[in-house]
Amino acid sequence: MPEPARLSASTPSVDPALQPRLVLTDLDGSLLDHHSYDFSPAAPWLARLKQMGVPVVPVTSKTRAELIPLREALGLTATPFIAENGAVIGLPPGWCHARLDRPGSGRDGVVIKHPGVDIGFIRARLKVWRERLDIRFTRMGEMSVAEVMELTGLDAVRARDARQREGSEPLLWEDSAVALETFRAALEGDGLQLTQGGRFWHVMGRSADKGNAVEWLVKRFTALRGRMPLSLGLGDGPNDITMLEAVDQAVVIRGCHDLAVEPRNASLYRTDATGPTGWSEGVAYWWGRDDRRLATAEKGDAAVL
Ligand SMILES: O=C(O)[C@@H](COP(=O)(O)O)O[C@H]1O[C@H](CO)[C@@H](O)[C@H](O)[C@H]1O
Repeated sequence: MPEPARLSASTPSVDPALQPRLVLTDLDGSLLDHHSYDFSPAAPWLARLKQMGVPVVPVTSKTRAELIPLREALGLTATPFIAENGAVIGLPPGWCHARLDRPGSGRDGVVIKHPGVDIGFIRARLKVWRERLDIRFTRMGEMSVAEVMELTGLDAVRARDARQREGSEPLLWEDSAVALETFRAALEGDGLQLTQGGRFWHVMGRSADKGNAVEWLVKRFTALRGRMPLSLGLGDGPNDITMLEAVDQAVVIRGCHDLAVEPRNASLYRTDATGPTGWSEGVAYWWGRDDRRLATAEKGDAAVL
């Protein structure tokens, strides 16, 4: 899959009432509670967006295997998903392009794209750099299911699904901040990058971050519908920054961690609440803002008439 060119974060100003919408959302710590993975505080907004025909796209470092039951539970089986921080993109039939995609042979006819590099290469390079640089970390693939459960609070089935990586490897960093920068530079030489989630560091291909995947999906939307969507992105972690810089309207959800999340996006709202309550706060902020703007414009029109 060719690497998409960076789009500008700001679209030309089009009346939001006329422009189709697209919501792109992180999962852990955003749509899902960081600790319990509950999403019920966001359910009313999810239902409302579905009713309005606004696609809600999960953009997560979770795996494709983890997303199968989650998309069902969230009612998002008809929308695409971005998994493993952008290394895996899933397109349901309604998002496939007659000329560009072979019909999906997987579950529900979903077509899978792999914009990054293979997990085998990532694991081989991690082994090389650990020995050569004498650095300490533990890869998720080296952890037992019980250890993943202990670290994440996931149950056994979900912890097993989290270990089924295709294009990114989470790891626990157990060395100094200086060693981390040496490691980062070594990975860059291999065409790999490091990003940080709420719990783990993640290694994946240079072109496979959340921002690149979101830009690719926005282009796909535009190619299918003939109109560029107004995109709203929501996230709580450093691995969400590229996504929050690629969308028109961004929401930084207050994290359950001390990690800095400073995306360069002029249209940015920071929530007071954490997790799915913060998620609803962020969606309501942007929807309310556009509704108020439209109401004012309508009043203005009426005055002119
Ligand atoms: O690094 C982390 O904290 C999270 C981040 O996930 P998001 O990108 O916030 O959905 O992802 C890892 O841990 C999850 C459990 O908390 C696992 O479900 C994911 O597979 C793993 O990548």
